[in-house]
Amino acid sequence: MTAVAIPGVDDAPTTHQRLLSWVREVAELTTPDEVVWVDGSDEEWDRLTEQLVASGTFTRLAKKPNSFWAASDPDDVARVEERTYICSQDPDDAGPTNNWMDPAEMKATLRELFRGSMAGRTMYVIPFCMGPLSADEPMLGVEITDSAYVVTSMRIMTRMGTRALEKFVDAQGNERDFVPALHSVGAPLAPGETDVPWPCNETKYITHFPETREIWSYGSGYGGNALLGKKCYSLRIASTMGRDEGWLAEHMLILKLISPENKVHYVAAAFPSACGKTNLAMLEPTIPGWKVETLGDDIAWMRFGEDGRLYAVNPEAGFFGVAPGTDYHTNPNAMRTIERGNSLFTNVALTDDGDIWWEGMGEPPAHLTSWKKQDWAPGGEELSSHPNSRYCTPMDQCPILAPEWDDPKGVPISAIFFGGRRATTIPLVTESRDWQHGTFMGATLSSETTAAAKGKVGVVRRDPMAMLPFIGYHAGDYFQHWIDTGKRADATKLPKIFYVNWFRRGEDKRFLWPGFGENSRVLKWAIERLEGTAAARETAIGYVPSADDLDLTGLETDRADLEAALAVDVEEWRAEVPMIEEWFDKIGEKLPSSLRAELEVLRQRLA
Ligand SMILES: Nc1nc2c(ncn2[C@@H]2O[C@H](COP(=O)(O)OP(=O)(O)OP(=O)(O)O)[C@@H](O)[C@H]2O)c(=O)[nH]1
Ligand SMILES: O=C([O-])CC(=O)C(=O)O
Ligand SMILES: [Mn+2]
Repeated sequence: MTAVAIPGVDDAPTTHQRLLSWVREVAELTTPDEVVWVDGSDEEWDRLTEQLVASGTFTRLAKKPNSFWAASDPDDVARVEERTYICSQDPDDAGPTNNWMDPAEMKATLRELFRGSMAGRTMYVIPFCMGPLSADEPMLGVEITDSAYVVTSMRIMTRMGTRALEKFVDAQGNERDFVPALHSVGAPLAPGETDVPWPCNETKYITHFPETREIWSYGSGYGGNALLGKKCYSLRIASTMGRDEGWLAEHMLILKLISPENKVHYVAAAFPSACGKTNLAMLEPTIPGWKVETLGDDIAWMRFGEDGRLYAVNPEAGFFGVAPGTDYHTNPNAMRTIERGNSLFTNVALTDDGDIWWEGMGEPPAHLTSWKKQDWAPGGEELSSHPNSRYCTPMDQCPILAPEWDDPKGVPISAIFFGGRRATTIPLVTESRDWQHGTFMGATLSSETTAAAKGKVGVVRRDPMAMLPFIGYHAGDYFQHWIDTGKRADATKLPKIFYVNWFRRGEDKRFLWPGFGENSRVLKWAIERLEGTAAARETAIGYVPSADDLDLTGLETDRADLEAALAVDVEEWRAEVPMIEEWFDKIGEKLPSSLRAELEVLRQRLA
């Protein structure tokens, strides 16, 4: 018998032995005042949101039903990549792109940080499932957290609570595996101490144990640091599962493209954080007769189906989207989704009449409360909203949600797009010659850094497959896994790979391509390439359309801009080669020789 009596710890609505003993172990380590097993009910949501309003974390919005505004600690606004670790037994399994620490050493460090870290707080136990609950093998996890904000966010972002817990025992009565994901904001309360609206700790650790499939996150309450089903489970841990089991976990949106003849194609696209996934996922085509439906905006899990095609499932149930820049012109479907309420807004501005506002939403009102909780008026120096401010909203409110979004089989992918944010060099769209060349495009993807991670913004870095911060193992092994995936498949059934760049700029720094809904012209061209009906010119870097190969009906863009957006500038590409070489040298011995060979081909074609 243990000496600790923590209310709630034994009120477990499950008999799952591993779960029960882990929950007890964590409660004894972190010493919360009580333990609450999260059921995901409406009553629970009401209770937690009211409590968060009372503690000053949430402000209820008068203008959006059942929706809330939150402002984080000004230092807890984005993922912290330099505090993110892959703790494999062998440092070589984390590779040159991840921070590494020995798992035993990391656990010893973390155990001291977590000791008593939930004092004065409630410990919530959130059973969740990534991907459809009806899957043959539901992908289960449990997040333990001392943050009610995290509980409410996880309710939007995942299938959680009782309906997930029911899956912890299979039809034969066997206990299923789950990923234990432990989170604390790292802000214990002394008896009588009043809480702050956004508790967190200066010390932060976002740590992953790929061999034991565990996650420990400490010190942050924000987004990808704290909602552990998202980047930590569905990308870092899932990518290692995928390596071992022969599937792919990718930072990709999933969309359904419907032609005027009602032909359906599914497309997956990987762009780095804050580079346009959510926008493309919910695109409103500007070309008449074409339609897009959404299946996911951030993560895709892809496996081969019985027919040999690659099928994608979105593990999430909500959108955690970048707020600034989102409005009825750029992303009307995101606006309609949040208009329906039941949403959380973090680090945007609050209007005096109880609505939200952010940069890019048209004319600002005369007075706002900024994300820093200060009076704000138009014309000042500071932004009203943090550039990485986010809306968190349920997927099933999206007016263009594809009906098959919850199908455990997933959808067969026809095309994969890789894309980044590059002011120069990368044309609007390039088609790869084959899977290996497409893998090379993904492996050498580059992008200017954004506000989605702490650090300098606007610096060009390699971001392979938009997964640099999310590959849970050695990047060289990850590239090999991509190559092997292609080799295992019937080449005629593999998705075709394209490389896009919506962000190329003219000499005067403005974007050459109007983007957003106009990106449908690029989607259409790609689909026509699959069907063999669109033209392209073969260049040193792959197949690139001439302006007239795109459907330009109704497009107002200047012809010269369009041609500049599509240009393959050999000089710029020659300058790119040594950067790719440097990147490949960083990957080291594990770089697949086939990718080295692709670089040689590129060099020769540019000569
Ligand atoms: N110029 C231009 N900007 C775009 C385009 N698509 C998206 N953006 C802007 O890029 C920013 C990020 O877009 P999102 O769609 O939220 O990016 P994301 O990839 O989903 O980001 P994460 O949620 O961080 O993974 C927003 O400010 C958008 O307005 C485009 O086609 N052209
Ligand atoms: O993880 C987050 O905080 C938000 C996100 O989607 C990303 O950065 O790609
Ligand atoms: Mn993302």
